[in-house]
Amino acid sequence: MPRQEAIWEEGIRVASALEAAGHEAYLVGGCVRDRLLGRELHDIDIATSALPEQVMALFPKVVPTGLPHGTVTVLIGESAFEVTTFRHETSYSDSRHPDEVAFVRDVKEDLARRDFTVNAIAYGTNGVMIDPFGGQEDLKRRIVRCVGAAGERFGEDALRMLRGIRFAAEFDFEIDEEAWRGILSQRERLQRIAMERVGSELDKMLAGLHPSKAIRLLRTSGLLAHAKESLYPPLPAIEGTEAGWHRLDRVELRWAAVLLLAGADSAQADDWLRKLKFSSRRVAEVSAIAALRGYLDESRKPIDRERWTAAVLRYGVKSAADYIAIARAFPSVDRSQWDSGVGIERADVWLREMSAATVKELAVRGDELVRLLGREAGPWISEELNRLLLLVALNKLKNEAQALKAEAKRHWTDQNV
Ligand SMILES: Nc1ccn([C@@H]2O[C@H](COP(=O)(O)OP(=O)(O)OP(=O)(O)O)[C@@H](O)[C@H]2O)c(=O)n1
Repeated sequence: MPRQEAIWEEGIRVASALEAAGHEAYLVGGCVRDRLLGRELHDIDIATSALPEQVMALFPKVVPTGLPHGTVTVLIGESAFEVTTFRHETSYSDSRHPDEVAFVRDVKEDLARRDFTVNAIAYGTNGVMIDPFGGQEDLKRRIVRCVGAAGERFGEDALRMLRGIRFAAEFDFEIDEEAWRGILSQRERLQRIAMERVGSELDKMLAGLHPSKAIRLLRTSGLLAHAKESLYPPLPAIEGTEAGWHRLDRVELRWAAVLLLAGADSAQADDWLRKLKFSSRRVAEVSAIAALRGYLDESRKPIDRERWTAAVLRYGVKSAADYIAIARAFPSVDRSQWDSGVGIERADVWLREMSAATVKELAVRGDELVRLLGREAGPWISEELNRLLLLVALNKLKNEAQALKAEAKRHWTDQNV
């Protein structure tokens, strides 16, 4: 049985065990939606009339992941199932952990608290669906519609506005008129949402199937202008197809593409990503790519092999290879004034021909230069190693101890005549 099917079946077994103990239980939320859409399932959520302590008594391996919110994680083999007591919440600071929760008796009441109709379908162990808000119909019509009044749903949790845009982009659905009006009228409420949560939604949008659509909806809604911390420059206008995004497989490259298309320099890229609370590794990776572009932009002379190689040595082979990948996907990102006949493809060949990219790879060490030249140690060592590295990287000098030493000696002698 394929793994997806196996997880689903296992979820049904968990629900059946709850039923056998006299409770009601359904598979709910994203897993039902994704299964109906034929998409890959992530995690299986189960809603039940059983109280958390009853769930805990029933399964041998359980983790009380969110008892005040009625959630217990049931572990079976490698899989984890989130089992949550039917509930109704009135106030949120986090979708997984609403601030105020009341347990309810009826699955329909539980479904009524959910954000969108396509997320408010319950799947019973007998295969019958409980779908009081027309979620299946909306899946067919390809519409993102709120459960009940959009204003109320977004009022409860403003992050839902971003979720709505994410689902519309990811599934290539339309946002229904009332939900769209709700976004326009409630968008100031995004200010209340922690930037981590905004960042995580944006990240999913970019990593998904249709980043262009997500960016277009974000721009037309004006939503991001209302985030707690202001993000500058604003998102770029991106027309045309999704093809460029699909050439960029890692989400870091997609972030770099967005920011370069928006015209961000490295300080602005750094600022955006920090505000969204991304890891410092990611911030550094993206801003190095922006810094490399800045370095090429600033070049007063047309960019030739030497200038390009100097840029690669300064910002690293990885940033250079990433820059090339982004410029191939989105040619307007590369604003460099290349020497005649040169462009990003030639730069890629040069990059691959480089025989060393860091001083560590050189066949000579600083202390050897000190002994060879009889000079006192100082900042000249790293300057000299970098000069030798550039010559090696340009294939003007062999990366062999003898050749490197001879060149260092010649240079030192030339300087002293
Ligand atoms: N702000 C939120 C977050 C979640 N939900 C409900 O809780 C379910 C599970 O939420 P979550 O796991 O965050 O999202 P999924 O819908 O499963 O989608 P994805 O996994 O793609 O984020 C959703 O389907 C929805 O019914 C909600 O009503 N409001």
